[in-house]
Amino acid sequence: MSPLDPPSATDALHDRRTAIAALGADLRALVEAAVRTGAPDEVLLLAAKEAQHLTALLTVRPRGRAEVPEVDVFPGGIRMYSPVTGAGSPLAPPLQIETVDDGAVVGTCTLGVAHEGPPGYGHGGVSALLLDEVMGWACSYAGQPGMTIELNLSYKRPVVLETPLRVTARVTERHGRTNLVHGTIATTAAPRTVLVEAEAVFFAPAPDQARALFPSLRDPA
Ligand SMILES: CCCCCCCCCCCCCCCC(=O)SCCNC(=O)CCNC(=O)[C@H](O)C(C)(C)COP(=O)(O)OP(=O)(O)OC[C@H]1O[C@@H](n2cnc3c(N)ncnc32)[C@H](O)[C@@H]1OP(=O)(O)O
Repeated sequence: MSPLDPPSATDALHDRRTAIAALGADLRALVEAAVRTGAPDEVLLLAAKEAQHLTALLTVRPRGRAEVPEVDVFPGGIRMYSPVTGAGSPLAPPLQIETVDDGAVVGTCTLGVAHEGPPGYGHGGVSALLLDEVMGWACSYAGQPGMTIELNLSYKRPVVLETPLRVTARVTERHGRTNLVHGTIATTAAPRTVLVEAEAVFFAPAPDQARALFPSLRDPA
């Protein structure tokens, strides 16, 4: 089993993740509709009231700021509310970590108008988000889950919206707890044409540092 495969889940955990993903999918559809709509003002105001109702419905036992959700595997595993990969996040495209290809981690996703920078193209910050995440997975795959301490991007061509994208990353060098990582964004149709290229430095905190940073982490070793 690859370290990227989720461990087998109990039925209750599976059901919870399925429900979270169902809500996430509909919220993403709502966000996309909201940023594209040409509906009249009165419809927008009606939708705002409905949104307030939904917010009230969901504001039940909210988790604490640093609490790891019970549906997650942290570090190095499934994150249901990640703004990049989270099936439950309305912010996430969501990006799917699909294969580990010749030492590289590969993620796929399609950006919508909600992720727009220049009209018709992805926001540069969203490209950074995708790369940072997949580069983090590459570190986990290489056995050292870590945090980004430096991220440099080269935007070569605009990233077209509503087009399947392929984000790749691989660890190129390791020095103790520091990993140098290379990443790219291309379309799945033209994987050799690099749209955005990234070089990053990730640092895997020592157990005492990890305990201080993530108090809900049980066994950082
Ligand atoms: C087991 C639990 C693990 C948990 C870990 C999992 C996290 C799983 C995140 C999941 C989600 C992913 C999402 C994407 C990844 C983010 O988005 S992470 C969020 C963004 N990043 C951050 O917030 C990090 C902020 N930075 C920090 O808090 C601190 O820099 C850190 C990471 C705790 C390190 O602190 P520090 O140990 O005081 O740092 P420092 O000694 O200055 O540097 C550490 C080492 O890096 C080297 N270094 C520093 N800068 C550079 C550089 N530019 N170039 C090369 N080397 C450098 C230093 O020389 C040093 O090397 P050594 O002396 O150890 O050999």
